[in-house]
Amino acid sequence: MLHSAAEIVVSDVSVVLGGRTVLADVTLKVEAGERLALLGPSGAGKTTLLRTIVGAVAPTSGRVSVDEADPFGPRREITRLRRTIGCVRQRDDLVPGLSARANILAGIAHRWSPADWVTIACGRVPRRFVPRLLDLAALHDITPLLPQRVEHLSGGERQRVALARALFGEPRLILADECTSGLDPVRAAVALRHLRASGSTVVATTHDLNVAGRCDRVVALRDGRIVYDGPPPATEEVERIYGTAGREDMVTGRWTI
Ligand SMILES: Nc1ncnc2c1ncn2[C@@H]1O[C@H](COP(=O)(O)OP(=O)(O)OP(=O)(O)O)[C@@H](O)[C@H]1O
Repeated sequence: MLHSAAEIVVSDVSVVLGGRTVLADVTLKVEAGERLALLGPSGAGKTTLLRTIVGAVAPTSGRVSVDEADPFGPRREITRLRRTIGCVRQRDDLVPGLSARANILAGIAHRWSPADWVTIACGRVPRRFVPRLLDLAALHDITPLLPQRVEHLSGGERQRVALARALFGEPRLILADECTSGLDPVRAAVALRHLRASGSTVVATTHDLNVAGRCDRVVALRDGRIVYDGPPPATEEVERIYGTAGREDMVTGRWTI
């Protein structure tokens, strides 16, 4: 059974960083369960928008809410909110020195009991987490990697571990920053399929038109402003979004719409 999903409302959000407007009057509503791709040239503000939604970058003006909770509200609200969000960052933030298994389990560290801490510190997996861990490991083809320290894994392997960690707690919202960029095409397709099947709301930044084409909706940013919001766009529209100078950002391939 699919779990519940979060709704995101971004109202008139502007973000100024280092004296530069990185997001300008962004207004966006993402429905519960929607799979949204964020497209746009490098530097357009895609990562900043994700960071604003998760509460890591405060809007200079405007407001963000996730399930009506304010990511910059009272600490208790922030803590509750962050536990409902699974993140895959552009440069993964796996903890070196720990195994892939411990990193994945760390995705739900707030659910660990004192006994779980001891079990995990001893390199074992609390029994109630075993079925989900094995399922996800099989889906993302990382079963043999589970005991290995993450610093010994390749970029693509780390990315699959990071994806499994984000999905482990069945989050209501998944924020994925170029989560398929280091994956081979087959594994990228598998990752996307599982993101789609998760039942979570998904907001995924990408330069890959195949990824965008598999989402319900595409929002494109350019210079911090929304320049497209609709179904996966036709090629001419993509050219307009990127402009001729931005074409090299795109991973062109089979255009699936
Ligand atoms: N902390 C910061 N201070 C100053 N400028 C910043 C900061 N963080 C981001 N920026 C700038 O904001 C702009 C948008 O960055 P962002 O990472 O959101 O772009 P992006 O669309 O995700 O790009 P890419 O596709 O290359 O990942 C960039 O020009 C970047 O240099």
